[in-house]
Formats: sequence, structure tokens, C-alpha cells
Amino acid sequence: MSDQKELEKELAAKEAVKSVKQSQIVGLGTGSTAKYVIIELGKMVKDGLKIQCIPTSTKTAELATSYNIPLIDINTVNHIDVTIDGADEFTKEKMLIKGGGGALLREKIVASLTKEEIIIADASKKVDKLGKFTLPIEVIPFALNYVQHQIVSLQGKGKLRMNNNKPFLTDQQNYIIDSDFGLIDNPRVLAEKLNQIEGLVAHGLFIGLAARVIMGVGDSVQVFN
Ligand SMILES: O=C(CO)[C@H](O)[C@H](O)COP(=O)(O)O
Repeated sequence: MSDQKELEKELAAKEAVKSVKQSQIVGLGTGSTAKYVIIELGKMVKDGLKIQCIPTSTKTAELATSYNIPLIDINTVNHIDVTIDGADEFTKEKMLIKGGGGALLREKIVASLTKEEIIIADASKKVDKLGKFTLPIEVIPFALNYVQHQIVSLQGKGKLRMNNNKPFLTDQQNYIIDSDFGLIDNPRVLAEKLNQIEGLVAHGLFIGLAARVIMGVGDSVQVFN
């Protein structure tokens, strides 16, 4: 990973944490960009910020705990004030592909409960059309073959994500099918079609969920509202 990309991620994270206020419930994203948010919030908590956080993965929970960031159970809240998460691709309309790190299901649930979902990214994540990054689709193992056929019937090519010669398992013990639909002309329509498939528990198209995208670019940030 280039130093420039890391700097852009860090700048975006530093800008995003300015939205976190005293006593808020905060969703914590997953991935190498969201990591910078955890580092910043760790410093802010040390300096007296009182927040309660909801992690989107076990990995994020572990990282947050290592920075003494207080965590709470998502089932104890009815809303989340602000969530800061990364993305694999985004457009200027704030449509996203997420799930490269395999946390898409929890990330989508957290985003759905969130009043202000802030996405942070380095400049390489901005695209005119989604779909160069293969779309992660989380599926219950029982439905793997069925969902793979449904992806083909939608003109996609799905590949089961592997880890050490075994299927990659999500935090929910599901599989991921990384799916190539080419450049996606209408993400909303594809999302609706995928939502109809039984056994498919989440796909990485996040549409209408992000309130803002903060992109690090060079030594500054650009915000998409
Ligand atoms: O959706 C995600 C994890 O499920 C991540 O936000 C996405 O993969 C971006 O990760 P990174 O910041 O490491 O590039």
C-alpha cells in the first residue's frame, strides 16, 4: 500500500471524526481505512470523549477494545447517531460497493440504523460507474449453489471467496460470492433483483445509505454531500 493512499485514508478519517460528539452512539466500520477512525477515536476517548460504540465486525471489536473504546450490544439501541466506515468503490452520487473485507452484512445493518452514515476513502476508490470491484454477496452455505445460478441468470459471474483452501467464513459463518456484473449501469435495479433471491443475506451495493463521502486526495479532503 502506497504511503500516499495511507495518508489520504488518515486525512479522511481525521475529518470524519469531527462529526462525533459527546454522548453519541457511534458505529465503527471495518477495514484498513476505518482503522484510522478507531485510532483517532481512541485518542479522543483518552482525552475525555464519552461515546458508546457498535463495531461492524469481530476484528473491529478487537481493535476498538485495544484502544479502550467502549462497546455496546447493537440489540440495546434503536438508533446509531453516526457511523464512519470505508468502501471499496463509490460514485459522486454516494452509491457504494462494500464488503471487500467480508463485513457487509453487519455494515449494512449498522448503516440502516444510523442517522448519519459517513464513508471515508482514499482517492483510488472513486469511480464513475460501480462494478470494476467485484460485488461481494453473502450467502448462507445451504443456498450456495442456488444463489450462484441466480447470479448467472442476472448475467453475473460469481466466485466463492476462499481462505487457506477453504471457503472464507463471515462473522455469521456465511460464505461470500465475489460477483462480476461488469460495469453496473443501474445499481438500484441490480440491488432490487438481488434482494429477491432466497438464501442471499446481503450484497455489497449500498444505495441511499451514505449521507456523506469524505475522500482524502493528495494532502486535503473532498466531501461529497
Ligand atoms: O466494506 C468493507 C469491509 O467489509 C470495507 O469498508 C471495504 O472493504 C474497504 O476496506 P479498506 O478500507 O481496507 O479498503
